[in-house]
Amino acid sequence: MAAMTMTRPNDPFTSDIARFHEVKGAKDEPFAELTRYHEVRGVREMVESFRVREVPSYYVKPVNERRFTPPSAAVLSMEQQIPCIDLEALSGQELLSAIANACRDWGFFQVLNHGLPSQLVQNMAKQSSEFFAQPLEEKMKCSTPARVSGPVHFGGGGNRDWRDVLKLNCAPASIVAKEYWPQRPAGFRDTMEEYSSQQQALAIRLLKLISESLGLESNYLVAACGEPKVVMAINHYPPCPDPSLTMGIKAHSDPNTITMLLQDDVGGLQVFKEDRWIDVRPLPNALVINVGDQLQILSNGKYSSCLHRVVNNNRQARTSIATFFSPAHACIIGPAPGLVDEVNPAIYPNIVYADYIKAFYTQALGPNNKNGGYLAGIELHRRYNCYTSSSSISS
Ligand SMILES: O=C(O)CCC(=O)C(=O)O
Ligand SMILES: [Fe+2]
Repeated sequence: MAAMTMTRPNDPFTSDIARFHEVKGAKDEPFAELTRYHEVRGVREMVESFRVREVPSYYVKPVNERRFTPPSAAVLSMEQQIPCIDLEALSGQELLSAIANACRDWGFFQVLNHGLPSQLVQNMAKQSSEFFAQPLEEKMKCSTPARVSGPVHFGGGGNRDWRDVLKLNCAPASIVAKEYWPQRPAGFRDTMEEYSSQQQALAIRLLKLISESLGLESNYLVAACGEPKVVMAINHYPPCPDPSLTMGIKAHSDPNTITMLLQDDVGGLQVFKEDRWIDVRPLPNALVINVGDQLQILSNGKYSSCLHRVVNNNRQARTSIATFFSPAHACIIGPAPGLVDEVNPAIYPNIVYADYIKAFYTQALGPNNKNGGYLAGIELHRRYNCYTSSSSISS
């Protein structure tokens, strides 16, 4: 009965909600209904509507995907951190060397003095977490009818992770649907617009520096990506009753070229290095930058797209804003000719980016993935030298 009082009249998911309530606490929740519920409404709504006090089995990860599973359970000592590069303090060869070392040894680094106005960054962080605290109806206004594959989508994140997400296409203009961008909290849409254009400028600046750090012509990597696709994902990780059972984002590498992330001060992002998970400690005013699979391929393996994940906590919601900079889907990506010679043969074949993405999502993140998502796309890329067709997909 309590379930019915908590549902809304004319709610298309009334039966899902009632059913979930009925079976809440039971060992096996109905998979299809919770999938639909999760995709459309997300984790926060479930926790709040049903006053969830224990993790529904739907969100319980297999033991080998959990946070404390040996052999890679330990988080390295507090001194061990991804590099932090101050873009104002360093210049010239010193800056290029710092970038080269970070991309080669870690695939992850933080940047300080990145040039984004601090007021803009603060507004973006504040309004993003305010967005997720709004009533469900307000958040659901941001989904297009195409839902997950549409240009703007709010809902639960993939893989039954303990995460909600607002995903927005930001470029090129032909795939942007500003009319679905959030109107509340007040000013958020304008903030997002400005933030996304500043992020795109920063991506280009970083890719130029990264090209130079590889000894390539400054514009090489930008040109190699054609008319880039830029997607922003605002992730929200509600507190979880038992974070040892769940994952905020399961271990993965990013399939795109470069990712820029603004995280709040809660923490939870971890990178995998030498068989250990290492916390990426939040630094005030910093952005976290990571090498994606396409940069690993373009650099002919000189730079690494690093496995990373987000762990949940039981204290506090965490919000992060990821900007993914990708090649155009029709782009053919392969090792830069300037990095290939007799001593250093190409270790990856050329591939149409759309085909890479298709393989990544079906193989790496699909329900039957066998390798935990770890550079699965790159492995496929290595194995098959025969991608010829370009398919049209939205991610
Ligand atoms: O929330 C984070 O810290 C990381 C998110 C992430 O890895 C992703 O969106 O691909
Ligand atoms: Fe990621």
